[in-house]
Amino acid sequence: MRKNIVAGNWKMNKNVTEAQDLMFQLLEYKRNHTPNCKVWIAPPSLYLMMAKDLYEQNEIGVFSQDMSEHESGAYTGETSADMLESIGVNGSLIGHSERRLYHGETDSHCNRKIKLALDKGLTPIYCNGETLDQRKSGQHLEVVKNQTEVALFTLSADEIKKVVIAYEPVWAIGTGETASPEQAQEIHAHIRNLIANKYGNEVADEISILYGGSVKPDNAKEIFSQPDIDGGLIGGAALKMADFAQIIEGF
Ligand SMILES: O=C(CO)COP(=O)(O)O
Repeated sequence: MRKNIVAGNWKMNKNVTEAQDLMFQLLEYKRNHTPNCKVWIAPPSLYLMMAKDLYEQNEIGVFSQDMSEHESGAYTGETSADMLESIGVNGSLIGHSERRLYHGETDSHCNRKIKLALDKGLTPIYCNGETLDQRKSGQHLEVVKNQTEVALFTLSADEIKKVVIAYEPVWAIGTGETASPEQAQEIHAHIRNLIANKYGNEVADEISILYGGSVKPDNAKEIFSQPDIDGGLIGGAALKMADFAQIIEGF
């Protein structure tokens, strides 16, 4: 069964006091509301243990923003799937466009990371999406197809069912420009079809596909109402509890 999910990617924001404040606000919100979706956050890795301690009883999923493609060893600055699993983290974002842009990540890296995450029982949130140039030249369907195939199609049916996908058109991230609900729906249906063709409808229907890119309180409901959109990966608007709450209530 596809799950509805609203996940907040905090990116590189907030010092420890600010992070703790926002985590407490989310905890308070969760105690007083029963959302119609899963609520997950991906804070900076420095704060993952704090989040896990705080949310142990409260069904708020805690995700890292990235993880290493290596199991362990001399990889300065990296965090392994095993480390994440050992502190009880639920999973990791993988292949966010900012990792691709600033750190040269490719879908082959994503493929290795996704496998390592799954081996440790972590949920990968695999991010993909086209750039503005690719959209303008009409290549977006092909780009997303290639990304999806390289990153995911070496997985078994049982493995791919455990992956969450986040379609995040690069041109809509942090720009205030959102894909229209129809544009997003087109790509979400496309991704689901690709999976259905390779693994069958039953598998495709199990996979939650989130939309990310300037989701705000005033557009969340319409985006989430699209048939193949199962939630959102929220950047800027996840940093203010009032905005994040309104987005959660888009379900
Ligand atoms: O990159 C995103 C989430 O991962 C989206 O960021 P914005 O919501 O700030 O556009």
